[in-house]
Amino acid sequence: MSTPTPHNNAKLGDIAETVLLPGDPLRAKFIAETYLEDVVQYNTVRGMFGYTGYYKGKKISVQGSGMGIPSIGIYSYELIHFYGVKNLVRIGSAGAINENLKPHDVVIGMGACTDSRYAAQYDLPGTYAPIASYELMQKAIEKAKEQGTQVTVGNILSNDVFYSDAGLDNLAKWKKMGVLCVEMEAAGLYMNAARAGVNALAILTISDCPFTGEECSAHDRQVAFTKMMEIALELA
Ligand SMILES: O=P(O)(O)O[C@H]1O[C@H](CO)[C@@H](O)[C@H]1O
Ligand SMILES: O=c1cc[nH]c(=O)[nH]1
Repeated sequence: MSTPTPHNNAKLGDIAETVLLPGDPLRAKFIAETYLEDVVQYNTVRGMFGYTGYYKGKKISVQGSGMGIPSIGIYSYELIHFYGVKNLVRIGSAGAINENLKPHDVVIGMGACTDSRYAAQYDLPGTYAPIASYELMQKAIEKAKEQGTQVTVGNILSNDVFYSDAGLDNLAKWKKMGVLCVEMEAAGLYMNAARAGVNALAILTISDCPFTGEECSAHDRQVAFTKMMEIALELA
């Protein structure tokens, strides 16, 4: 596989083995500017910014992934197969499904249900269950504890539809199955990682509660979700 790719102008070697993947490229910029030393911006294609730098002396990259499984599917596939990335950590916003979750709470996606057809490409004789890397998940839980950040760990939903004709009806059905929150990428990331034999994890911050109407601003989604960022940065 050759680099640069159609979506990333990094050269082989420009990207670290561990990459944080916020959906929002401006969240990637914020992380690079706030936390990393000796930062180099390696990607600007489509405004989907990517940076490599050092956090506490360890090389780490942060790459915008865009919204939805098709988008993170492209970025994560290229990171894995073209750039040799081994650890992919999504850091995203999510809507609460579980009534105990409130804005700014942190959730770790042990498993990711989905209504996406992404798994159809594998032609499996059944339903695939996308799960996080146990190793990354265990380390993230440990780091959260050290940092004094409470995390809720469990099953999440990667939905294809943000504005659904079904309103809250579909979320209510996932709620009955104990699903904690809804976002739009983790299941695709977990599948790409599983297929390639590398590690993936999704750490999320609750940005809104669809059942109650509570919500954070777009500015908060970009820069205020620092607890999940600080857990993820420790995974390098
Ligand atoms: O904040 P990010 O990481 O983009 O994640 C969530 O926000 C977007 C929807 O607003 C979707 O990408 C969803 O997964
Ligand atoms: O995908 C998402 C992300 C945040 N909030 C939602 O309701 N859905």
